[in-house]
Amino acid sequence: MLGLMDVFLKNDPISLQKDILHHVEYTVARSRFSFDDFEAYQALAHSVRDRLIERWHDTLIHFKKEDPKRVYFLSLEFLMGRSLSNIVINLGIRDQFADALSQLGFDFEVLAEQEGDACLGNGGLARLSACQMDSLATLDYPAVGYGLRYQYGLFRQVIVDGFQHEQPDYWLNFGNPWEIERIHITYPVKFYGTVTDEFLNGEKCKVWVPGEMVEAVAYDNPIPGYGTRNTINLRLWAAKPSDQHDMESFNTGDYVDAVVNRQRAESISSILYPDDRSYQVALQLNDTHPSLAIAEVMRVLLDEEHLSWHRAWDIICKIFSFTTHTVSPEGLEKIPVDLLGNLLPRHLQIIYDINFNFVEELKKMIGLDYDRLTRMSIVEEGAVKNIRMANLSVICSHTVNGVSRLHSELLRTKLFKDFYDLWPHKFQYKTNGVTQRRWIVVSNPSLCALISKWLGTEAWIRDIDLLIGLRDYATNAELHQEWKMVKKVNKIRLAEYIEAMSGLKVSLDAMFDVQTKRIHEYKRQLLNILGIIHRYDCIKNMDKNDRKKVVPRVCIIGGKAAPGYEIAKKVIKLCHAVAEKINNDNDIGDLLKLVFIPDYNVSVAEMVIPGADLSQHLSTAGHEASGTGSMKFLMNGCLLLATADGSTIEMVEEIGQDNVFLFGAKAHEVVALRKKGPTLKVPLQFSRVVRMIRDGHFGFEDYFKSLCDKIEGTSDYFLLGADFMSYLEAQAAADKAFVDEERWTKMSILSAAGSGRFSSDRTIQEYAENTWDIQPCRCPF
Ligand SMILES: CCc1ccc([C@H](C)CC(=O)N[C@@H]2O[C@H](CO)[C@@H](O)[C@H](O)[C@H]2O)cc1
Repeated sequence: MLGLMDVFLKNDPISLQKDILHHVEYTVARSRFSFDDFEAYQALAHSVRDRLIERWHDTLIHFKKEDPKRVYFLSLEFLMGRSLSNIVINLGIRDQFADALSQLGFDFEVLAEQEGDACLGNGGLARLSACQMDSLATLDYPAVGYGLRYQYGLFRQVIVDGFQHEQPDYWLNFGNPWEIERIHITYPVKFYGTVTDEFLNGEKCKVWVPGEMVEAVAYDNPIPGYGTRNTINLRLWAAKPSDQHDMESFNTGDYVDAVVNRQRAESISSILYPDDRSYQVALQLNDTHPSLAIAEVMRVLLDEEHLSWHRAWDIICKIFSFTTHTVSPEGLEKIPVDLLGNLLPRHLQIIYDINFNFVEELKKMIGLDYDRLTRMSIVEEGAVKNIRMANLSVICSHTVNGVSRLHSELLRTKLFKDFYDLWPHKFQYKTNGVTQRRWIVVSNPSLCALISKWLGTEAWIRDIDLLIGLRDYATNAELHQEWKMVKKVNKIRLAEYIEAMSGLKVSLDAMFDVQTKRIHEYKRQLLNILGIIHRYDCIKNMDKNDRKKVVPRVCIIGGKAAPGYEIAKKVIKLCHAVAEKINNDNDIGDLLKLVFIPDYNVSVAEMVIPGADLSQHLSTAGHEASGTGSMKFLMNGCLLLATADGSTIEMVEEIGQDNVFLFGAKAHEVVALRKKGPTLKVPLQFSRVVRMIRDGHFGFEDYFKSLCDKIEGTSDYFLLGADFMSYLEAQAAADKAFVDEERWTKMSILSAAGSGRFSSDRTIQEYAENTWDIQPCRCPF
């Protein structure tokens, strides 16, 4: 197994200690006799990085030799979180490093905590990109991730008196050992300026003389696979001031020569397609955010490669594929024509030309159906003319997919109906997935060991379908014992974090009920809070006897609200106001606690998810494109209380209806319910809890008024009232199941056993086979 062995660097304890102390002295530049945990972390990180770089080079050399078709994954967001633990586990050298460190007097986990999260993204889409990079590497696919190296990560959420405050995330302040600055890999990126028609070697062509230029510099982040030597690249671009200061002085002549020189430098065409049979690259658009890449590749092919429009267009349509993560029309990106015309005049021209040809073609196919032509045009007419980036992406891509089966159905029947009716062959679905390396092996080592013990192999870490084997032991008493112990260990860790963070002591016997995701009206954190108020109110009105039957709950909510999203920020405040009331009500004691976990990010998720008994996914059906948090909870044996939305429907099919607490209107019922609006009967229990908020039971009644107004009467767009009773029934069913430990543990084991399909390995395999047409290219040595 030389392949996995590091060639130059040895992994025996002595070699590792030497390497770590070498980096303390020469990289971190601290005396090897006195350095603190953070410096030890930095030295450790550099020792690991050395082993990463070796495999990375070998992989790139192998790819160069084999020259396989590659996929370029373009995403504006990658939520990587911490890297150290994930990397040493994927390289298979965690234990060796842990031993070496303990002999130096350091604890691996303590040092791992020193690392800050790389938070280069918002939520689901961003973390999905990171999970997919891990699967692309592990499955040996020749892939490169492309993104931006933001100076600041996603804001830090600081809660003051229950209100969210945003703090800048200076994630690069202490350096980043996991990136390599490629000072020699730079590209001039042009903005503004004018486009003129010129004659070059007797040929008419467009010359764009920019008004401004910045230099894009590459930062490479090696991404190792698990159980393979393959280590692929995540290239993040940073913008640096260009040395070409005043463009004015740049006369057209010089500029044209410069273009010619650079042209000579890199004939991109030699990369794009060696011959016109097979295209050597696949470019994946992770939502519309990177879709300007279409116009940029077209510009290079036309203006720098001087291909005919037809040839260039042919290439575009064969190399681009597009994934949308959005359900609602208002989530689709539009760029004002003026803005784009000013910023990128040549790109706007090209988009107009693409649209002109498309509309001409369309007329031939559908005739002069102006409504449809207007809906399908890339250019949205109106007071402010806009470029519809989704239409551009669908028109220019050979494959378009949603991120769950229901989502893709909604794309076909609603969001992209016009395009589906025209090109049904383009539309596919690729249900999302998450990587079991980070979401079990890294974040839940005790569960990882337990699964390997009962399956008698660790092969499931690369081949998660093996997890199904746990079904055979779903009622095995011994496994039940050990399974409950693992959950207890993780609940203790979570309880300690909650106490450290909020001073609140929570009971381990209580059900840990978790809802952690971005705060958004369609995700209905408010429904959860109304359910908690109802539970509190019921307990308050119970006599001693009935209280004995109450299932103690620790309700945990966490998530960031977009800074400008007022309603979402009010939900966070309401959560704190209700918690204040309940947690300080000695009459209630441990029967009910509510905790808001601040600054929810990847590392916090790695600690919360393993400790959860129940997780809630309450989106109004038809609004969550997929959901991926639910998949992580499922893999960790946490039961789901959810609506039949996004990928949850497919999870129910995998693990069985009896192992999920489903509730609420189905996606196809929502439309009708909305139409009913004012005639919809609102349950008393619902009006009562809203009344309690309005009457100031939790204070701030004026501040919460708009929140209450939004969920009462016809404005209850997300149907909290309509789903309330069904929600309470599901909660009661969860209580009933929880007190039956035997049954709950069986449901928990069956949840994990049936979670294999929701590995990002399966998702990536489907993209590779059905969209990108790429094959694994495993590094032989
Ligand atoms: C331009 C601002 C912006 C930024 C990000 C986004 C993302 C598309 C939002 C997002 O993260 N969507 C989530 O993507 C997940 C991964 O596919 C899905 O599981 C979630 O259902 C979806 O909400 C929209 C708009």
